[in-house]
Formats: sequence, C-alpha cells, structure tokens
Amino acid sequence: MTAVAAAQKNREMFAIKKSYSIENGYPARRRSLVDDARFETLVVEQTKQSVLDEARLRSNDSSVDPEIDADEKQSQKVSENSENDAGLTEEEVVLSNAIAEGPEAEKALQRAALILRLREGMNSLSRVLKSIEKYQGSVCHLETRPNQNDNNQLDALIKVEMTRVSLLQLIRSLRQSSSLGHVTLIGEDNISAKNPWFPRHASELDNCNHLMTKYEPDLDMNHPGFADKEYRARRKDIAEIAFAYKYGDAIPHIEYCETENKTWGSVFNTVLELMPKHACSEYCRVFKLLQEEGIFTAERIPQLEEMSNFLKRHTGFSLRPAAGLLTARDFLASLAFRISQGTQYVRHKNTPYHTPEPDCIHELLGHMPLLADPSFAQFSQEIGLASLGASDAEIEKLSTVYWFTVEFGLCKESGVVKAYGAGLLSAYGELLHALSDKPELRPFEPAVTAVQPYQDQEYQPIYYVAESFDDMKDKFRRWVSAMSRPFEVRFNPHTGRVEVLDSVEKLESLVQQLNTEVLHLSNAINKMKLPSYQ
Ligand SMILES: C[C@H](O)[C@H](O)[C@H]1CNc2nc(N)[nH]c(=O)c2N1
Ligand SMILES: N[C@@H](Cc1ccc(O)cc1)C(=O)O
Ligand SMILES: [Fe+2]
Repeated sequence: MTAVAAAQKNREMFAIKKSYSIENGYPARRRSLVDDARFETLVVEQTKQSVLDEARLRSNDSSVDPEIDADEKQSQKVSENSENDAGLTEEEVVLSNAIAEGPEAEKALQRAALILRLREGMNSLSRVLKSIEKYQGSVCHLETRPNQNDNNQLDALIKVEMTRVSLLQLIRSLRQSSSLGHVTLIGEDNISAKNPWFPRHASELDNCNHLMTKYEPDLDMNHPGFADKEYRARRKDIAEIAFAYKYGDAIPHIEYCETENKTWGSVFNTVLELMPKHACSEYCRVFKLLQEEGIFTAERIPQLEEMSNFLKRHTGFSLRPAAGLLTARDFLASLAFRISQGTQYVRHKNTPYHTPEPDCIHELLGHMPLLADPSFAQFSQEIGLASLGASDAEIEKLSTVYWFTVEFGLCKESGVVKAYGAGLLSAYGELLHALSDKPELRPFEPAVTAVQPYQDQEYQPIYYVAESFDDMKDKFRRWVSAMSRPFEVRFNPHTGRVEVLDSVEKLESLVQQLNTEVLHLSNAINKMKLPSYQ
C-alpha cells in the first residue's frame, strides 16, 4: 500500500478529522488531565508515521509545490528529514492529510486561526506578518493582548486565509523562530468558547477515543508488563480490536486464555472475600445480582458484551471497547450518552493486586456494579453532560473530583468507612491500604478536592471520605451545576442526542413534555389513593 493510501485509510479508520480534538478547537497538547502528561494518541502516532512516509515521498516529487523557490524547497526537505519530523503535531497531521486529498485540495484556500506567543512583543509581530505575506496569505483578523504571566510578551490571535500547503509551511517556519512560542493552529470555525465542538450523538464517540500513552507496557519501564514480550503482544492485539470498533458494532468477543482467567479469578475471589466488610452496600447489592445471573464467577472473565446487556436492562448504560487509558475529556464525554468505555485486556499476572492502567478487571469489577445502580447511573450521566464543551481548566477539575470519588472514593455507612471507588474495588492491594492507618483521610469537599494533585501509578496517599454515598452524589452534583460553562445541555432520550438549551421554543416544548409526564405521575398517585386501589 502506498503511504498516501495508508494515510487515507488511517484517517477513515480513526476519523481524526472530526475528533474531540485540534480541529474542533481542542489543541492536542491541552487535552490534559494533568499538565505534564503526554497526550499523544496511538491514533495520531500511527497516522503520523504514514504522513511522514508520505511527506518523504512527496519531497522527492518535483511536481509538488511549483510556487516555492528552490531555496525554500531545500530547507523544507531538510526539516522534513530532520528530527523535527518526530514532533509533527496533530494539526500538521490534519493539514497534511487534507493536502493529500489531491491537487485541488492542495490549492484550496483555507481559513485558519493561529495563536502565538510573541516573545519580543511587537517586534515579533512584524516578523510574523512578513512570513504570512511571504507565503501569499492574507490576514483577516488580528488581536493581541499581554500574556498573563509575563507582561513583556504578547499573545496574538491571527486569522489567515491561504493555501493549505502554504499554511503548513508557515506553521513550520514560525515554529522555528526563537522569538515565538506556542504556535498553535485552531480550526477557524471553532474558536468561539461559546460554540465549541462536542459529540452530539453516541455515534460521534467514534471520534472520542484519544489515549494517554504514558502507562503503556511498551513505554513505561515501571509497567509490570514492560519486560514480558508475550504480554505486550497480547495487549496490542486486544487494543487493535478497540481501534477498529465503530458505533453500532457488537462488542467483539475475546477468547481469554487460562492465565488471564486465573488472574481474574484470584482478584475476583479476594474482592468477594473483602467485600462484605469493606464495600458500600450499593456495590454489594449489584455484585450479588451479577453472581445470580452467572455473569460474575471466579471461573471466567465476563465478556464486555454480556456486561453491556446487563447494564442496559438495569440503567440503560452500555459499553464500548477502549484501547487503553483515555483522556479525561473523551472518557467523560461517553458518560453523557450513558456509555462507559472499557478496556478488554487483562493486567499482568504478576500484579493482580494493582496495575497502573485501567484493564478489564478494573472496568468490570470496579465500575460495572455501580453503573447498574439507577441513582449512580443518573449521576454519572450528569457528570458526562457537564463535561461536554467545558474548558480545559474545568475538565481538569472535573476529572480530579471524579478521580477522588468514582475512582478512589470512600464513604461512611452507619459510621463505618466503606469503599465505593472503582480503583479500590478492582485493586485489593490498594483497598486494604486505603482502609489501613497509612493514608490520610480527609472529608470530601468538591471545591477543595478539585485542586488536589494526584498520581495514578501507585497507591494514593490521600483519600476523601463522604458522609454517605448519597451525600457524595449530592455535593458533587451541586458543585458541577455551579461550573462556568456559558451554556446548558440536555440529553434527549428519544433521539439519543445532546441538545444545547439555547432557544425559547426548545425550552417551551420541553416544559410541555415534562408537564405531560408530571400529569401522568400525579394521576398515578391519585389512583393509588382511591379506596378501590387497596
Ligand atoms: C475521567 C477520569 O480521568 C477517569 O479517571 C478516566 C480516565 N480514562 C479512563 N480510561 C479508561 N479506559 N477507563 C477508565 O476507567 C478511565 N477513567
Ligand atoms: N489501579 C487500578 C487500575 C487503574 C489504573 C489507572 C487508572 O487511571 C484507573 C484505574 C487497579 O489496579 O485496578
Ligand atoms: Fe476507572
């Protein structure tokens, strides 16, 4: 397959074009859970490789870019073949892909907005404008403001119109200038904070599967599977299945081997033993139900598909496969549609008690029981809805509170501290640690919890304890509703779409719907009160 075809295929497969991503006003590097994490996705990495191959091919093709003089072509070649290529960013990938669509696409005028840091104030600006002129672009809009941290520097927003080829070259040349920092390209239509892109229907979650690659066994020396070649290959095969998954597909069946089932069995039996004493009652209730239905047994790992069907029956939640640890924004988005994204690979057999990345034991044993609890399901969807189109700062806070509650939360039950967090109920090592006298326990207070730094490699040093499970949901919910997103959204269960509540007509028709519903409910109450009912 040629590199161009490969790039094309990748784009179709992973639909980078419409991801909850750069083109939609979410610069790749800011889709962050914590600032220092790397947010390159596997998707982007793969596309990157084929785009690079393609770029190399193209630079050998003399018919390309006739407008550019020989000098520049030379420097372009140098930069394409240099180490800079390894740093190809998501927006460059998107642009290169668009260019690869054919000669017309190459010449088509593209509107785009650039955000730049002008290190040397207005002096840098004149250089930028000259570069734009050099690449035959025109400036449609220009705004500057002092940088928040350093008043000698300026932040600039420049909207330009130019061919895609030139735009790509412009970005590359600007990035090489030492007087500029943070050269970011964002799609022209999506600059407005009031109207950001986010998935409106569950099918669009096909574009919300960006991974955080930091804890993969291939990349992280501390990962329990780092030195186990066979494990890494297995992990990759299963991840591929998730990448190929599209909305509406049945969740692929995974044939787990004996080792994998044994790992599950040992975690399952330990949790089963610890549960009565240490897990919250809502968790225990559904756990028993899952046992009765034969889905939870020590013998075999439940399939995601059967678990998804179980959830659908109880709360309307369903599952879709994920290839690994998803970015917080993409993970939370799925909750808005009552969908949870779950991995299918199994932790390494040497560390059943804890693993640094979510595996299917975490998803199944940790998350599933509570997602089958109606009140918790409702609550999860609310968090998901609150995340849609929220700012990066808000996502960071939201995912931090999520971390200390849904993932690692403790709550009191008749004065006794119990676990409800999925990361505790899937990791008995950490469960015992959390309930020992080693960690610090603090009262749960969303606004305080939201700014508490954390890591996800080892046991937590701090846990937050809610007065009760219901109290946690109430407090979290109240805090979420005070978030500053300038619009309100609602999930329409009839169409399965998320609607922005921005017109009087829409709201009026909703109020009417609710009135009808309230009428039915009060009718039911009245009928139950009639003497003939008893
Ligand atoms: C939203 C929050 O960051 C949360 O910890 C998410 C992150 N990404 C995830 N990705 C997967 N596959 N499974 C999870 O449980 C989570 N949890
Ligand atoms: N530590 C959890 C898995 C996990 C890892 C990282 C996370 O972000 C979430 C969950 C377990 O062992 O079950
Ligand atoms: Fe989780």
